[in-house]
Amino acid sequence: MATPTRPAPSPAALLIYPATLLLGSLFSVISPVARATRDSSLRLPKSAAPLAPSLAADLHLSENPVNYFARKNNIFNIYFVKIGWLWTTVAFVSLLLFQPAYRASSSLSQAQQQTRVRRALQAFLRYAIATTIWYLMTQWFFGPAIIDRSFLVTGGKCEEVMERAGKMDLGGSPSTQVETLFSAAACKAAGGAWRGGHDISGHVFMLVLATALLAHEAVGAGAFSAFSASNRADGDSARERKASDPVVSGPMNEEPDSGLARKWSLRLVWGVVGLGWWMLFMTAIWFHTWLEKVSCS
Ligand SMILES: CCCCCCCCCCCCCCCC(=O)SCCNC(=O)CCNC(=O)[C@H](O)C(C)(C)COP(=O)(O)O
Ligand SMILES: Nc1ncnc2c1ncn2[C@@H]1O[C@H](COP(=O)(O)O)[C@@H](OP(=O)(O)O)[C@H]1O
Repeated sequence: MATPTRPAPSPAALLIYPATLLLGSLFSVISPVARATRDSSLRLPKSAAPLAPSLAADLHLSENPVNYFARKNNIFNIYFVKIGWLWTTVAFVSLLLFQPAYRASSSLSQAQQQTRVRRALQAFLRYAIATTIWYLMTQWFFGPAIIDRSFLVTGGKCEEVMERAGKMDLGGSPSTQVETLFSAAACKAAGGAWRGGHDISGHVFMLVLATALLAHEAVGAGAFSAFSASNRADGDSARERKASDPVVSGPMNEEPDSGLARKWSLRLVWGVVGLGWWMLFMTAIWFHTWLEKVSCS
C-alpha cells in the first residue's frame, strides 16, 4: 500500500477568504448595530459614512464604538494581530519541533530520517518565503513597504505632515524625509492623516497569508499523525511491511510520538488560525472599504 505522506489541502479551501470578506462586508451593510456604530461614531457626512470606514480609521473615530471588535484598541488587535507574525512564527516552529512528520529520531531508519529532514527543510523554506513576502509588503521595501507605496502611487498622502513639511524644513537626509512622509506608521505617529489613496489593508493581507500558511502545514502534519496512529493500531499488518523500504517514507514503523507536545502544537496552530480567521472577519465588518479588503486577498 502506498503511503499518503502529505495530502495536499484542496485549493478550493482558499475560497474561504473571499467568502469571509464578502460576508463581513454584507454584514457591515445590513447590520443595524454596524450601521448605528458608524452613524454615531463616525460623524461623517451621512452619504460618506457607509463607503468610508477606512476614513473613520484614519480619523481615530473608532476608539469607543458599540461593538468591542470595532475598537482599534481591542485586546485581540493589540496582543494578537499587531504582533501577528510573531504568533505565526511561534506556531510554525512548534509544528516543526513536535510533529512526527518533521521530527527525525534515532529509532527511524536512515532513509526515514532523511525524508523527515527534507520535509522540515521544505516547510522552513515555505515559512521563509511567506515571511519575506509579509516583510516586503507590510514592513519594508527598500524604504516604505509595498502597501504604503501602492497607497502613494494611487494618489494618497500624509495630509498633516505634508502641510507641515511645506511650512518648515524637516532636516535630516533626503531618505529620512521620505521615510517620515511616506509610511503609514510614521505618518500616524507624526499625527498626520493617511488619506486619499487606495489603502490596502495590512491586517487582511497578513491574516490571510498567516492563516493559509499555518493551515496548509497543519493539515499535512495532522494527517501524517493520524495515519501513524492508525498504523500502530493495525500492528500486525504494519509488521508485515518492509520497515526499511526507503520509498515508503510513511510512519508505519515509527516510534510512538510524544503525544502531549504533538497534540498541543496542533491545538496552538489551529487556535492561531481560528483567531486569525475571526479577526479577518472583524476587519471585514468594521474596517476598510470593499475594494481595499478584496484587493489584498
Ligand atoms: C531573500 C531570502 C531571505 C530569507 C529570509 C528568511 C527569514 C526566515 C526567518 C527569519 C526569522 C524572522 C522572524 C520573525 C519574527 C517576528 O515575528 S517579527 C516581530 C513581530 N512583528 C509582527 O508580528 C508585526 C505584525 N504586524 C504587522 O505586520 C502590521 O501591524 C499589520 C498587521 C500589517 C497592520 O499594519 P498597521 O500599519 O498596524 O495597520
Ligand atoms: N480587526 C481589527 N480590530 C481592530 N482594529 C483593526 C482591525 N482591522 C484593522 N484595524 C485598524 O484599522 C487601521 C487600518 O488597519 P489596516 O490597514 O492594517 O487594515 C489600523 O489602525 P492603526 O494603524 O491606527 O492601528 C488597524 O489597527
